[in-house]
Formats: sequence, structure tokens, C-alpha cells
Amino acid sequence: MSGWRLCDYEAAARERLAPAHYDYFAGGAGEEITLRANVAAFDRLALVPRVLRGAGRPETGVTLLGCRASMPVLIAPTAFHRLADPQGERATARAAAAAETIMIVSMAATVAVEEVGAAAPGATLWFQLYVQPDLAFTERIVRRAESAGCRALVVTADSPVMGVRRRDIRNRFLDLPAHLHCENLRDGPGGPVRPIAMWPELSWEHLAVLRRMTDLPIVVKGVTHPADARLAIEHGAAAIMVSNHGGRQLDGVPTAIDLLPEIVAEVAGPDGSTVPVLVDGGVRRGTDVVKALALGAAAVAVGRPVLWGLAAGGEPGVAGVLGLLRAEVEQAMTLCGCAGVGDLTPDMVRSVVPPC
Ligand SMILES: Cc1cc2nc3c(=O)[nH]c(=O)nc-3n(C[C@H](O)[C@H](O)[C@H](O)COP(=O)(O)O)c2cc1C
Ligand SMILES: O=C(O)C(=O)c1ccccc1
Repeated sequence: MSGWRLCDYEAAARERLAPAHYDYFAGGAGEEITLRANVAAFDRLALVPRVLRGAGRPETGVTLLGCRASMPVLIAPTAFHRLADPQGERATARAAAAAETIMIVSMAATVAVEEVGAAAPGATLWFQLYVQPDLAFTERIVRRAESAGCRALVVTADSPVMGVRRRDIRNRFLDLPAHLHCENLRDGPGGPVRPIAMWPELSWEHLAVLRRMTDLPIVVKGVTHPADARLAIEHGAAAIMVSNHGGRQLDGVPTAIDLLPEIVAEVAGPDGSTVPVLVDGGVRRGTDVVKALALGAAAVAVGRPVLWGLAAGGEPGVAGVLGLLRAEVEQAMTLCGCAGVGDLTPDMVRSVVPPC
């Protein structure tokens, strides 16, 4: 698949997927304003490279919450990988292991977290959690994620209810096909599968409960307001993920890349200390990654591009997408005169008026 660009994977995925499943992956909430804006926002930013720095071949690797990744691109948690490929999350995890990057396994995975870990022993996995009102059940799934070897807990905060996804309503996409289930929601092996609850009562108090429940570092995903970034840290978050859920929750939210600088400024301690700020939404090429890092992100995550790789070509497809992003990041860093991610600074990014 060499020579492919990310848009080629999306086109191939679209041809292979049932239209309702393509729409589920591709779609956003409401009028899809935020969905479109996420991608467009990167094009309104320009990179100002530094020259003659003798930087050599760049080191693209990063360490996040004690986990090494070969590039500052993580796999965002996305549901239902077996809609895209029979191996589903197993294939994604194997490609993540081969690329040496971190996969955030979704609570709504169609392969149990234990099986994802077993399928890709070399993979670094984090687990995304929708905190369930049944806190005893929540604790059981946290223990399962720990036993499966997950190294961080990513708590999704932007989904007190599900966003209104008009494509899914139009397509009557309500349930998974009968042979697929959210395996992390099973009450014991072979037991019944619970529906995932979105919980409007979820609050900062529960973050403190989780903090006491586990020694895993907690990432709060779906932060957009700077005041919430601060609250997340005050409640023990080890990292923050600036995200509008890929435009799938509240439509009209600013793009994650536009929110990033304010949040980075807010979480910077007076002594220069800070927690890592991750960002996702609309990252589609290496220069997008470099822009986010220059604006203060410790790393980015990609959601849909991984699903396109998976639907287009299973594990090799995901490997192709990750390899492409990795090569593009390296190329962009080299052209920016950067030896490592720490050399990317905010002065290297400018807002531009789009050409008319
Ligand atoms: C099909 C799909 C399913 C998703 N499922 C989850 C999920 O289960 N949990 C979660 O926290 N975020 C979920 N997300 C949001 C992603 O983690 C991420 O925030 C978003 O996809 C980033 O935008 P991008 O797709 O433009 O890269 C999902 C996104 C998509 C597209
Ligand atoms: O579709 C999503 O974006 C998502 O986050 C989700 C939540 C619960 C179940 C399946 C997917």
C-alpha cells in the first residue's frame, strides 16, 4: 500500500464498509460544524521552519506517563473495530505494537480488553472508561483493564449523554449486528452484555473516587474549557486530553487545536512544571502533528484515520496509516530544523488567512 495517502485509505474504507457503518465512523453531531472545523483548523495554521540548525535526523519519540512511544501520535479510543475488520481491536493493537505507539482501547471495544492485550503482547495499551453509575461494575472493569496490562485510564468527560448523530438516525443505525458485542460490558465470561450508560450525573467527585480506586494514572479526555483543565489537575489527573470527541458530541465547540494554547497556558505551573496536554480531532498529516506539538501538545491522537486503515486493509492497513504518519512527522520535523519534539515552539506557528 506504499504511495497511499490518508485520503486513499478513507476512500478504500468507504468502498468496503456498509454505508451505515461508514457514516457511523465518519459522522459527527448536529450540523457537523465542529467535525468539519477540526480538519479545516489545521489548514489555517502555517509552519515557520528554522534553518541551518544542523539538527540531523530527528528523534520523533516521546514518553507519556512513563510509556514510550516511537512517535507523538497515539491511537484515540474508538468503538466497534469489528465493524471494520473481523479481527477488530486485535488487529489495531498488533499494528500499534509494531509501530511502537500507544493504543487507547475503547470501553466500547468489540474485543475484550484481556483479548486485545493477549493478541498483541508488545503493545502499550491505555484503557478508555465511560464511568458507569454502577460503581461496583466500574471498579470491576478498572480491575480488568489493570490485569490486562493497561498502563493508564482515560476517563471520557464530554459525554454526559450521546451526541445527536443525524446520519445514524437517518440510517437507523441503533445496534451492532447480532454477532458483535461490547465485550468489556459483559458481566463475567459468557455473561450478559450491559448497555453502556452515558451518565449525566458524572462529576469531579467521581474522578476523586476513581483516583482512590486505582494507582493507574488518569487522563481526563474531552476538556475544552481552561477552567476544567485546572479542575482536572486539582482532582488528580496525570494528563489532559483536549478534545471535542471528533465533533461527535456538542456541535459548535471550537476545534481542539484552537483551544490548545489557552489550556497549555492554564496548566503550566509557576515553576515550569506541567502535566502533559494531549489533543485530538482532525489530525490528518504529519504537519498537523508538528503544529499541535509546536502549540504545546505533548502528543496527538488519531481516531478516524485508524478506522480507515483497519477497514481498508486490516492490521496491515492500520500499519500503513501509522507508518505514513510517522514518515510525515519525521519529514516535517526535519524540514523545521528540529532534532526532537522539544525543539518545536509556538513561534513556529502562524495563523494565516486561507487563500481565496
Ligand atoms: C467511530 C468513533 C467512535 C468513537 N468512540 C469513542 C469511544 O468509545 N470513547 C471515546 O472516548 N471516544 C470515542 N471517539 C472519539 C475519539 O476518541 C476521538 O476523540 C476522535 O475520533 C478524534 O477525532 P478524529 O477522528 O478526527 O481523529 C470515537 C470517535 C469515532 C470517530
Ligand atoms: O460513538 C462514539 O463516539 C462513542 O463515543 C461511543 C460511545 C458509546 C458506545 C459506542 C460509541
